[in-house]
Amino acid sequence: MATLGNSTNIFWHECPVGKVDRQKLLNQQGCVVWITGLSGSGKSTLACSLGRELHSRGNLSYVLDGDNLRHGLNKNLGFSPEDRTENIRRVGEVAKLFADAGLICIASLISPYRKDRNACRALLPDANFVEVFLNMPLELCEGRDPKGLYKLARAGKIKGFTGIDDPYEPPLNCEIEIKQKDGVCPTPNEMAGQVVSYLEDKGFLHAQ
Ligand SMILES: Nc1ncnc2c1ncn2[C@@H]1O[C@H](COP(=O)(O)OS(=O)(=O)O)[C@@H](OP(=O)(O)O)[C@H]1O
Ligand SMILES: Nc1ncnc2c1ncn2[C@@H]1O[C@H](COP(=O)(O)OP(=O)(O)O)[C@@H](O)[C@H]1O
Repeated sequence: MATLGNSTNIFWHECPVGKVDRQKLLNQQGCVVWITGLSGSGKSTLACSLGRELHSRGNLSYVLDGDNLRHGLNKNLGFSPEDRTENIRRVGEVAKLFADAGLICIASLISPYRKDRNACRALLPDANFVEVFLNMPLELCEGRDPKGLYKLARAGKIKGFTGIDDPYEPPLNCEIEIKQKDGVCPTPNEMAGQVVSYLEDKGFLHAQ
């Protein structure tokens, strides 16, 4: 019996089929690939490209994209610091469940605050949380501006926009950093390739 958060008299129920069994079935190891970066840095593009590449290799993954989750699970949250923290907390918990299911869970959210990303990391064994920093300069992201949001933020029509009048705290110790080389951004396939190589090296793409 336990008291957790606001719940009392709750019990953990163990099922006979566990993570190890599911991983054997899937021939892979569950983990979370957490993609963080500014709006327009390419998070969704990388998430989709990575998902496609893993699928073609026979690995099961699922994308949790910040924008998409705000249409459902997180539709009651805005962009205040408290709401962003709750947004990341919920997605971290869902990602943990997907990893426990044996999937390669790809979470792509701005997740601008270091402490929130670190709290998600702390939910899993450290090696199972792969933080990918899409380190693209603000000028590049703002130049892309596919949704016109930077323009609105610069005009003062959106308040608290990340990188403009709300902070983005870059990771200090991420597993993977993706950045421009000689002023050129890697292609979506190259970005996905960098992550796949890491996952392959660490053994996630095969059963233990
Ligand atoms: N104020 C403000 N700041 C940043 N982003 C904003 C804001 N308002 C709306 N949007 C749009 O919301 C998308 C980011 O959602 P996230 O859930 O990833 O954000 S966060 O992690 O909670 O900070 C983000 O999507 P991406 O451009 O794909 O990153 C924006 O389209
Ligand atoms: N590696 C890349 N090379 C060129 N353009 C890219 C690349 N990644 C993303 N883009 C483009 O940049 C824009 C923003 O990408 P998106 O994935 O939506 O970013 P985010 O999810 O971080 O907001 C889109 O128009 C996308 O096509």
